[in-house]
Amino acid sequence: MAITVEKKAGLDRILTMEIVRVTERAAVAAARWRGRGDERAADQAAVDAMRKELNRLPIQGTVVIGEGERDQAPMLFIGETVGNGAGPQVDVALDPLEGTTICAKNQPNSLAVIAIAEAGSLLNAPDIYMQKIAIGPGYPPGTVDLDRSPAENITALAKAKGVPVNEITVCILDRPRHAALIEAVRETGAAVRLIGDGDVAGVIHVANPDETGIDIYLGSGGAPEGVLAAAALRCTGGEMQGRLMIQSESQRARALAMGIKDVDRKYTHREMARGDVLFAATGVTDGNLLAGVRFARSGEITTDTVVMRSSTGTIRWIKATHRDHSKFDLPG
Ligand SMILES: O=P(O)(O)OC[C@H]1O[C@](O)(COP(=O)(O)O)[C@@H](O)[C@@H]1O
Ligand SMILES: [Mn+2]
Repeated sequence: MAITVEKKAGLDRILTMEIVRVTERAAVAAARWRGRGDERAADQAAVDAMRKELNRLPIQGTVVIGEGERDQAPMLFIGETVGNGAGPQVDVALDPLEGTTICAKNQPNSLAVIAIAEAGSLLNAPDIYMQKIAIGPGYPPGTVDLDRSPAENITALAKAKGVPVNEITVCILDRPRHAALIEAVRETGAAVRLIGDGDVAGVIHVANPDETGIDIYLGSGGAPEGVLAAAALRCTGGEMQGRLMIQSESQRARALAMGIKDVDRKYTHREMARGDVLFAATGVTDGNLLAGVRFARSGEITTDTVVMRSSTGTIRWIKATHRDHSKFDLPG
């Protein structure tokens, strides 16, 4: 019997539940490699697992943020077509293991991450650095701005929050390039939470300051991670701005070739991830918002996922117990 494939416009709400499987599966595969010091193996396991599940999704997807350009990445490369073809045309941004080093060292906040949006609505960011600033929801528009100094932003944020500056905590990637930034922040009296890696989690944490203790994210990190974080903030609320840090003519050429018209411009999170956006992240290692994958003695596997949609603002926390391991391709 011939099967007619319906081509729908827009995102189907069923995808919100379906993408959970994609990050769950990648997270379980990566979690097997936690603490083993092998970043490559952990990443590869996550990539393989994510790709298999992604190809079952009812979408006609194009990877716009992925494992790299086609010549560097055999799988989930930028431009790869994913999904089973029976569904809407969508952009897919993914990081099967965000924080490979964190996972290899078994430290907090490594995630399996995906974002899906209508075709053409995610910024096709090249793998270069992006300057970022992000705060949570509930502040007046324009409270912070990438073009203001750290002191100006922190003072304005404290005022808007109604607390003294020394009650503000700023999340920053622990890198030598951030030495001056860290100093400037500390001079204001604010506290700094230094993270070793994982700024997708770092940015998302600003959306829940009461739980994570983080009020604002500052500094530079990967541009692909910036787009993923922007997709998440579209769903949680909050404000984010990013600007590509073009450090050579070849990077400029790459950004232009990827279709970014104004490569020097400041982008808001709404411009980096437009329209209706779905976002899911599953914890690989334990983190501030999501628990890592658990392998119980009984054989059960437990995963912790957050999945959200921008058009509805619904945020679901899905703790799943998996009894059937056949889908995870685990040894033994
Ligand atoms: O380590 P760098 O060069 O400062 O890059 C920062 C980027 O690396 C990460 O910490 C981890 O990236 P991976 O997922 O590639 O391991 C990102 O979260 C961040 O955006
Ligand atoms: Mn990453």
